[in-house]
Amino acid sequence: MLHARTPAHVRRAALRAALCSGRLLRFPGAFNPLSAVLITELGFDGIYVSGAVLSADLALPDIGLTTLTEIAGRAGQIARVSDLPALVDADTGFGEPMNVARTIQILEDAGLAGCHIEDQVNPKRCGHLDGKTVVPVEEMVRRIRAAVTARRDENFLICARTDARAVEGLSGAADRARAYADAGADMIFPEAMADAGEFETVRRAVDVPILANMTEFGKSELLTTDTLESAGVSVVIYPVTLLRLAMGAVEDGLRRIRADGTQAGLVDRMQTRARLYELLDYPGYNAFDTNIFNFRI
Ligand SMILES: C[C@](O)(C(=O)O)[C@H](CC(=O)O)C(=O)O
Ligand SMILES: [Mg+2]
Repeated sequence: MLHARTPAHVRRAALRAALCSGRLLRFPGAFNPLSAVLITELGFDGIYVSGAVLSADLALPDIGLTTLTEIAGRAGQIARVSDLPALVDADTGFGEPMNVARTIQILEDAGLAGCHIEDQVNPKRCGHLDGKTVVPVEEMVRRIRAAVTARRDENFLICARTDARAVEGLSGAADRARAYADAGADMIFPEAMADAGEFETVRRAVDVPILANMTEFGKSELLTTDTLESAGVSVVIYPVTLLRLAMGAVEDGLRRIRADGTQAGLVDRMQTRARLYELLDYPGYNAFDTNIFNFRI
């Protein structure tokens, strides 16, 4: 009922422990709090909050237009409905290293378990597009140091993302991964790796966990959890998958309503009212006030 009960510091500690297990942790991207409830119920390990999804949700391109306040607000709404740890995309950290420091504290306050900060310049772009530019290693190291120094919970996970694969090649990305881990990053997100072998190369370059981004229509082969686990990856995100599925269904549905003049033919593809109410925990609210759920569905 209402919100999840596990405090953020407990979820962060649990994530740290799970990262030591050697098991691959699966973090689907929630596009709203309700989808985070479903991710939790279906037994995943954590919730990813994608910058691409949050900007698309506002009908904006993913080029760094969203603000820290918007990201922290929505990520906080998503994080609070689940007992799982939530990891948020903090893009380039929303400014200079000083801003990165503030970003970390605001995201801690919003109940997140961690975030990733990337080494792109601003305006940034999706990591699977061409034409990216990265900042010098020293500048990204300053971002990471600012983040590490600013956090008040040592278990708040600071993940450094490098977009250098497309700019400096695989060995450049591996060198940056090493520098970022040395600067204090708890995890490395090597963006736009082509295949499992590339993840393994970065994995060997550092002694912190690696995150794999299995986004569709990008530069990475869509690898199975078995393959990723064998490559030594610790966390996999499916950042935009649920939004793409939902929006695909929404568009089909709108076309059918327009063509058929009714949604009747679509009803068996819909989540039922009963299932929705189950996810929203109507029975739990009814235990509080028996007038709430005194109807049949
Ligand atoms: C992971 C990512 O940063 C995101 O915002 O979800 C995106 C995903 C995407 O655009 O497919 C990315 O830059 O890879
Ligand atoms: Mg992003």
